[in-house]
Amino acid sequence: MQSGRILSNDLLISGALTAAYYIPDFITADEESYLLRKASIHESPKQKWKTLANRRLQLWGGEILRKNILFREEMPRFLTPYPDIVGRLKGTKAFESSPHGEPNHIILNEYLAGQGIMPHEDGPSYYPVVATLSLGSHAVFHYYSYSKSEDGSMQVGSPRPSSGRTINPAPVLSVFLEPRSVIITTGDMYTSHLHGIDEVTDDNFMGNGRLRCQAGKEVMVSNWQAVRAEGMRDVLHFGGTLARKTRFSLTCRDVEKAAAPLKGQALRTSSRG
Ligand SMILES: O=C(O)CCC(=O)C(=O)O
Ligand SMILES: [Fe+2]
Repeated sequence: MQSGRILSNDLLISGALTAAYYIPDFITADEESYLLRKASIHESPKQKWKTLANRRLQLWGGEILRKNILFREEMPRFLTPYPDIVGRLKGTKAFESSPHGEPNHIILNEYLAGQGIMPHEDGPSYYPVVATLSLGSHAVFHYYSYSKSEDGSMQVGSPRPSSGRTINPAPVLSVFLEPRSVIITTGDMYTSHLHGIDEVTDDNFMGNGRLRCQAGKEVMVSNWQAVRAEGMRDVLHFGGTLARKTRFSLTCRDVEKAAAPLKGQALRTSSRG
């Protein structure tokens, strides 16, 4: 993906190959409330909450079963046609080269204050583009690289264990995720980096976009000058604490290998593949 081929208000926050794009206000406040309502009351036998050690999630679009194949299910109506998250993401052109030209699989993650996700890679089931929409709370998204030497690095567990490689604890990129924003991760940032969210109840900012991390180290938030949400912009500029609230995120990806829907289920989403 090249700069300029996605939404005009995009922000490229890393180099061309190691790309991450931040898009504020991807949805309106009304759409956010609608999605939060739908997400929390949405109940269907196939799409129930799955509880993990440190968060809950729901899968939409189907489940990835053996051999990295997605057994497709219809997307719920609140992802398409209204507010049409799928169509809007397609409009960013981020999925232009992906097998189906749009995300076909969406994970809804729920994080309570103090919950996060350890540094991990998303792995080879997906085309290497992921778009993550934040709802309900801010978070800080860190990207990490693997380190070649043992010096100054730490061993970090991963949802996709990566052969015991060590991870450099200093993030290569840190992005503030406003509610209603989308972060798109692609290129090297997808294929050879990790990403994670610290398990904290508060984020402490020192002014001019500096964040004091868990280990006491300071990192720069790359997009601090682009943040405009009320009550957040000033904290990033002048310092202060932002309490995490319950955050829902929609992690949207294109599973390369997708099988027909299970019997009796129609699909509204189109497929080029
Ligand atoms: O919830 C997020 O913002 C990130 C989720 C994530 O990285 C994942 O589901 O793989
Ligand atoms: Fe991830």
